[in-house]
Amino acid sequence: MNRRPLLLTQGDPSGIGPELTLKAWLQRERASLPPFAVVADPDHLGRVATALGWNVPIQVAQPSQVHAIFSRALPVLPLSAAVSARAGQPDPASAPSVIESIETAVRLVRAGEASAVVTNPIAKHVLYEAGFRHPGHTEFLAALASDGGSESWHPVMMLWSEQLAVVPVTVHIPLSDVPSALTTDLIVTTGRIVARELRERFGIAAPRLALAGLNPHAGESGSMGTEDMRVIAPAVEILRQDGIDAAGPLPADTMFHARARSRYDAALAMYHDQALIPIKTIAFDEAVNVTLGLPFVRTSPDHGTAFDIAGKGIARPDSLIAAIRLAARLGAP
Ligand SMILES: NC(=O)C1=CN([C@@H]2O[C@H](COP(=O)(O)OP(=O)(O)OC[C@H]3O[C@@H](n4cnc5c(N)ncnc54)[C@H](O)[C@@H]3O)[C@@H](O)[C@H]2O)C=CC1
Ligand SMILES: NCC(=O)COP(=O)(O)O
Repeated sequence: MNRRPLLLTQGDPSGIGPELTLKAWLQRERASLPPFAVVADPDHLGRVATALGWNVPIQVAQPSQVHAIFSRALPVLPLSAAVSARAGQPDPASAPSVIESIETAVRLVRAGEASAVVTNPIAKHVLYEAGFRHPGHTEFLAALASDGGSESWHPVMMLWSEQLAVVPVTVHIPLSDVPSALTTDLIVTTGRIVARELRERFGIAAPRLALAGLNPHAGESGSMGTEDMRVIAPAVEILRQDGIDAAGPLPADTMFHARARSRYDAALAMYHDQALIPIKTIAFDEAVNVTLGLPFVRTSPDHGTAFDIAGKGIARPDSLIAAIRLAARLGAP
């Protein structure tokens, strides 16, 4: 078992992250969860627990104390300022606490004091209103990994479940920008990172990648769009020359049914919804968002902040629990 604890981030304090963290701790024995702490405001978490009528003892801790505390209290690494957020009412004033929590968790993992980061959901538009310049966690984590140095990291988003793993090659950009953002280089770089990490972190000796086409019927020989032939097919060829088992471009509409899924270990989709619709349809409660290409492990639930149900105590902790489990499996011992 990892001796270093996992660190959960606070996420948006007006979303479901705080109550999911409390629920995950309450289910720690039933779900056989490894010790974790959350980087948050202990008083805010205490108020969330009280409002829901949940008995969760909360204890301020250092990473080295988490193992000793975890069985009897939820260990919390405190933020520098109080959090006054209200459930279901997103507020850009929470942004500094959201960012500090992520930065602290990454710093401690990089310093070897924790084994991996599990992020609770953030609402991107709320952070943007407060001046946050990164599209999401994925890119922010890569910037933190570089830490202003010369080494740069190419982060890759993968949504993983036992039934299906998907990778959106382009992520949080408007659909109209996808064709111009999609390059052979980007697809090859993404495919190489996915193949390497499936081998090294997930233990798949010879990963099989399936690359989706962009257009209907993967372009129907160029009559329904040319990106499939011009941009994606050359990427598949380069990946194959690298010795990677890559297939495609495949018509995206027929690559996610059960028989098709048995032919590959990860599907590379060309845009966000092409990847996330199938996995959230098949495995919404179990899927985990894992960032590949970083010098540390980061996982996250597949869902967002769910402001519509925050504070009601009805949000399901399954995906966060799956994210904690996967982080423990992949993280540094
Ligand atoms: N990793 C992250 O930080 C992510 C953040 N987001 C952010 O979340 C915000 C809201 O996004 P939406 O598209 O509305 O997606 P969402 O996942 O927050 O909610 C979609 C629907 O699923 C339900 N839902 C979500 N999680 C649930 C859970 N654990 N148990 C029960 N029901 C659940 C919600 O109540 C809602 O009806 C956005 O601002 C987005 O940026 C979205 C995805 C991932
Ligand atoms: N739709 C997935 C998502 O929004 C997660 O983004 P990130 O915050 O993990 O980069």
